[in-house]
Amino acid sequence: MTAPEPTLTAPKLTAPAPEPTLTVPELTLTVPEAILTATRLTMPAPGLTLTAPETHPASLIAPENDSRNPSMTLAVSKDVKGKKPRNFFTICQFCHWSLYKLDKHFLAKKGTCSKNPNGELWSVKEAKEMHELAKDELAERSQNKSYFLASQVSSLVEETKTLHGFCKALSALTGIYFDPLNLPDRALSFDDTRPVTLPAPGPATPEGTCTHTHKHTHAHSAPGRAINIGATTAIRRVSEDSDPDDVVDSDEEGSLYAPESPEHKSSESEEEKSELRSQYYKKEWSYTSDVRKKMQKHGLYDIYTRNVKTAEEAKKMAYGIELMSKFEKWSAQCGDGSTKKYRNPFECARKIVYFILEGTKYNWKNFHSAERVELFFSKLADCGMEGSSRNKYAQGYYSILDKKQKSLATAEMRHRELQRTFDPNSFNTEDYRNLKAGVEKCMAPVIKRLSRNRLVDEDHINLTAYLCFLVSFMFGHRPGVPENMTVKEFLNRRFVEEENMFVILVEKHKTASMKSAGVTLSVREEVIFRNYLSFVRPALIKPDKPEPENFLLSMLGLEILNTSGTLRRFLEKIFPDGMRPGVRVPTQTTIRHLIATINRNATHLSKEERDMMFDYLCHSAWNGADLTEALTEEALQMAIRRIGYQDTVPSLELVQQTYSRLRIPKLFPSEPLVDEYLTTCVLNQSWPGMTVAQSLDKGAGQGVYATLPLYKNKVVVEYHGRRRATIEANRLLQSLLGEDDGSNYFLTVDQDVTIDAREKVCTCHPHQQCFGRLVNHKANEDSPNLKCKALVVDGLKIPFLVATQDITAGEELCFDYGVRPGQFNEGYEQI
Ligand SMILES: C[S@@+](CC[C@H](N)C(=O)[O-])C[C@H]1O[C@@H](n2cnc3c(N)ncnc32)[C@H](O)[C@@H]1O
Repeated sequence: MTAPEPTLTAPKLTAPAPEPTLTVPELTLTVPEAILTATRLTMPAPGLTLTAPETHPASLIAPENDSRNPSMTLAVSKDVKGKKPRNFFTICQFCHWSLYKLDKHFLAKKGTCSKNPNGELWSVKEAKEMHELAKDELAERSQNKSYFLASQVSSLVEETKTLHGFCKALSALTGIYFDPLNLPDRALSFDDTRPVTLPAPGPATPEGTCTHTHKHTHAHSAPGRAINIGATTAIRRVSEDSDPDDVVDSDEEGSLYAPESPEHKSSESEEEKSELRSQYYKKEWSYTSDVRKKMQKHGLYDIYTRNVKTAEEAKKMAYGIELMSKFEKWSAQCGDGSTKKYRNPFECARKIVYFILEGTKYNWKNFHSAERVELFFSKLADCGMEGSSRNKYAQGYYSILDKKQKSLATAEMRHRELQRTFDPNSFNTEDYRNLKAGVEKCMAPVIKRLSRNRLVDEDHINLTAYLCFLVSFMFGHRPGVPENMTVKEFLNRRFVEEENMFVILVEKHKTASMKSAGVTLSVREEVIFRNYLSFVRPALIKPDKPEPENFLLSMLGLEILNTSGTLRRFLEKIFPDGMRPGVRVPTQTTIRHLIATINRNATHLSKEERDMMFDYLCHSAWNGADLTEALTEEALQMAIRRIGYQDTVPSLELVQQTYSRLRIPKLFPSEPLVDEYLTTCVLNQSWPGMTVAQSLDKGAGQGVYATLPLYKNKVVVEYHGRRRATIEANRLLQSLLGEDDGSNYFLTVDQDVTIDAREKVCTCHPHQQCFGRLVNHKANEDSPNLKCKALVVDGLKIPFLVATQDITAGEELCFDYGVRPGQFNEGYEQI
């Protein structure tokens, strides 16, 4: 194919152009000494050789030409073996895409990704062999942290909700092994007679120093409260002589920990048990007034009370809140105080009940007795979990008990393995703090790259893991919250000035019992979430089911989400009834220009003038007016009508005067802009706003689809590939004719340069497929939405695909290859 547009300003290239170079991202993965000591570095996990932190950052980049890294087969094999694939973010080993869901990806990509190096589909045998190979290779590969991260973190996302899991995630993130076996994890105790402990809040004290004098069973001497768990000792009351500040669970109101449940007393007769149980559940609960008052004060209370209609429900909720506050008190010890009180108590309670009973993520293997199942679900009932959903869950668990043999065998194996080094005394609240600090430090370079939209390959999953950590470890929610949070919910977040916190209600939190989860974010965390939604989420949008709300947010971008008064007002004006998915909104560029213009001139304008112009500009931009033109009376009248001025209609003269002083810049430059941003996109091959999916055109293979609205004249993507001298490329083309359609990946820029994009993964961006080469053909007569244009970036003439029209999210991108119709079945034929 030939670039249809003539070459622009590029100087003539006399020698073959140099290959674009890859910048090695600065990534310092060091961990504070405190963590190293606090978490006790021990032996690496079996099969893993772990690297020292001082490994050179360059090793983060995968070796060239290694596009089939077997270490990822670990994830693949789950699919091949016919097991239900797990819902993890991961990177496909074959095509290097970050994926939303591995299973979906494989279904969609069957025949491409699942081909072995010979181009055939993997057989089960082959896949198993690969799996074995991967295990051996992983040790080697872990020298290369990039692979280590990708493969490890993906499988840890789900686990980040527990400290145990997060400790492992931290290992993955740092490349240093943090021994999760030193963490108390009751889920690992399948020996009911052996109490296992969980650290609870309390001032951090030197490791191994017991600050308690109480007499009850206390299997370790860790600081803070200890709660004994086991089928026979599920819940304990704290003895009276405990330090009140140090105690979370001695509560007459009946926290989860407070009243003795019948399950403790294995020696009791069945009757006594049932009597005790009914007493236990009959106990009256009251609200934690502090939480309630604060919530009411900030107008947040209705979030939680919306579903509460009866006294009974209120009672249940009180229990939830009670639990929540206990949990918060505990988790507040672990962090920087970002755990606040605005959560969904039911959801929290469920987490906490599970956490307390099982100490880890939902896993049927942890319910190895009918009693445990019963206990768990009856407590959930107390916390307000609906009968129907509770029963559904419960049925699942009971049916699982039939498979007890298998589950116990697996569990016991794991248990035995872990018990060898299990030391419940080792963890204190200082360790928690260190963990969090360490994680934040590790994430710092990633977050920096995120804020500049310069993400590198595995950042997607690492960031997702980090957010999962935030919501699970700090807020007690399931890690699905970041995934399930809609753009609208994010936009509806509330800033609580007094607390300097943002509050977000995630209502469509599909995994929550009450289908909602409240999250509070510090200002810093809010920025991370915002950037995550702008840059990470669109990249992970499933091609078959894009979420229109995502597009809006990504399109609106960073600035518009700023909470400063001007921008908020802008949003309110644009969306008087709140944001709706699918509505057409001004492009990000328009908005940027408007905001910049108003800000630039803000000092010259009176408040009245500013407001008036702001109204006018917002509505004109919204309605697609050309703001570079002189303002006509008609246009102004229309805007005034739309804005809805009634008593204070601005005078035409005043508006025109102000308008002329604003010197509106041209909103849509007729030529694409080569700027720093574009250069970065080229270097990183990071092109936001598109995704790959099967083309709707029969036989066209894959195609590229917009995931964001793309405005006219926007440089959408580079046609990236190997740069060849055109003479050489033509010779190659001749030899390819009639063989396959490889010739269609050649794009001639001019007499000097032709891009050969036959290779799926180029050597300078080994982690990713480049979008440009996948854009399909549409003849000029059919108005393709892109055209090819050569621009000079860093002295190099590069072909880009530029939007010829405004493109809406979901449209397939295409440009005219400069070939005859129907040529694809007949071999290459250039016009
Ligand atoms: C540059 S590639 C585009 C990406 C390609 N669809 C893929 O899956 O790799 C060019 C090839 O895509 C296919 N193709 C592109 N546009 C097409 C169209 N409009 N109709 C049929 N096939 C098309 C042809 O097989 C062509 O050789």
